Amino acid sequence: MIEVSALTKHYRGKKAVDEVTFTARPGRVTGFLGPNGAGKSSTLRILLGLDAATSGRALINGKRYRDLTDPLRSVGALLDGAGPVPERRAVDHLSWMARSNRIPRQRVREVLELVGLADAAKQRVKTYSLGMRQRLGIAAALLGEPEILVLDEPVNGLDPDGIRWVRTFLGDYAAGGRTVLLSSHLMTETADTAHDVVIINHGRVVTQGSLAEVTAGHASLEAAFFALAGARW
Ligand SMILES: Nc1ncnc2c1ncn2[C@@H]1O[C@H](COP(=O)(O)OP(=O)(O)OP(=O)(O)O)[C@@H](O)[C@H]1O
Repeated sequence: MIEVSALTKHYRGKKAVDEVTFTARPGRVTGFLGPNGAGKSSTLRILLGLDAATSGRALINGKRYRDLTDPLRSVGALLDGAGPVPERRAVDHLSWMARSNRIPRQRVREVLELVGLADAAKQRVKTYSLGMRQRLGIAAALLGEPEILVLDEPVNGLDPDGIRWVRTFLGDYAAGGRTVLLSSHLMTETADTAHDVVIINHGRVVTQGSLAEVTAGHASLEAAFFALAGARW
């Protein structure tokens, strides 16, 4: 379970995140949605201990990230922009991560199979397509068999096959009773994936609830966003 309460982040006096409160529950994919600059990455960076909040809290199973005993075993993350050294072979990248987190080496083979990269494990990352890199990022997030997955824009730049793969994978992951928090600026793709949605704009939550609740009375999730936020994408 992820609990964010009254989370606020200022950058040089400007509010990037403004009193954001939401919960992402086990067994559900929660879509964290908003246009570029809405405050999604700032929220996720605080949740994952990469940045400090100005005020408020972001907790993983009731604890701050830095207080988790074995973080990779509690929460797996894929952050926009973070990636392995291009010269490295995928299997070496994952083995290094596993070793530094005391995760058995056999788990590397398992996650490569889970994401469909077993046959490309020995290729250098620089030869990977964007879709393969996203799969590798998800493999890294899965290393510790975490109960919670946090993914920042995992379908960015993916082709329809790649998007479908991520959607099915995350749905299955949550169906096993795990918590998935997925940030995106892509409404339509997320509407096909998420059970619950939290929409932010200019750092503030504009609406949240189950997909059915948020879209009630609107033609689509995108229409709901425009009606509620009154903003262009
Ligand atoms: N390190 C920083 N220093 C100053 N301002 C920042 C910093 N990081 C983010 N911001 C600002 O905070 C606001 C929210 O940015 P953030 O990256 O959290 O949004 P986002 O919803 O993730 O957008 P995107 O989809 O473009 O990544 C933006 O106005 C951004 O310019």
